[in-house]
Amino acid sequence: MAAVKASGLVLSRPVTFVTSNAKKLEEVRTILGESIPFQSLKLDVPELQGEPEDISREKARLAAIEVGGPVLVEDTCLCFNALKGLPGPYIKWFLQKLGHEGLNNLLMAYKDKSAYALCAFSFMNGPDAEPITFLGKTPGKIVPARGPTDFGWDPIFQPDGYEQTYAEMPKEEKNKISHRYRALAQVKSHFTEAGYIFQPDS
Ligand SMILES: O=P(O)(O)OP(=O)(O)OP(=O)(O)OC[C@H]1O[C@@H](n2cnc3c(O)ncnc32)[C@H](O)[C@@H]1O
Ligand SMILES: [Mg+2]
Repeated sequence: MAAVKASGLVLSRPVTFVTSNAKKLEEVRTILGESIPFQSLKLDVPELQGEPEDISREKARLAAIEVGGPVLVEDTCLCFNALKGLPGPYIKWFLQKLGHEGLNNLLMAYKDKSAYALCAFSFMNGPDAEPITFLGKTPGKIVPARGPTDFGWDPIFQPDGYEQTYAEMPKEEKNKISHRYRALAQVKSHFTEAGYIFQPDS
């Protein structure tokens, strides 16, 4: 057991997914299922500016200090190719200020409406560990809003190969192809391959 402990592969507590977003949590819970010991904490962790991977890693560091145990966080970006990847990690604020129509209007001057959704998950096995990051990307295009408006920019993102926007798709369908699903598939593989042992502190 000492060897296992030395490699840091013991999970002393369930992995706490830290997010302020109930819709993210719903998807993460569904996609992960029973694959890893899991709990959640509703907290809006401050986000630095920068590249998605760095934002996610710093978010994990802050969350791990807050939780004092293993944490999982994610940062989501919506990147417009004509705008060289913007709004990217700033999509939350663009969406809040401009709405779906305003986001479409940003691309009015460009023929290229292609975009991609990106999720950067970071896992840290406690505050002293190094964050490990997993990226998931789904290509698509920006369209005038269609479908239910209960989750962010889902109504204006139509993934490649589909006639429906994320919002119009049944949830099970989105969860099979989404940026979040693709990143979480890697999180799951990491847990399987690294062989974490869940050994709660007594
Ligand atoms: O506490 P955190 O986890 O940071 O939650 P958040 O809502 O602040 O999330 P982000 O900082 O990652 O900002 C991403 C924005 O994109 C939205 N969003 C995230 N995932 C989405 C998805 O799969 N479909 C549509 N909108 C999404 C989300 O509502 C935010 O407005
Ligand atoms: Mg956020």
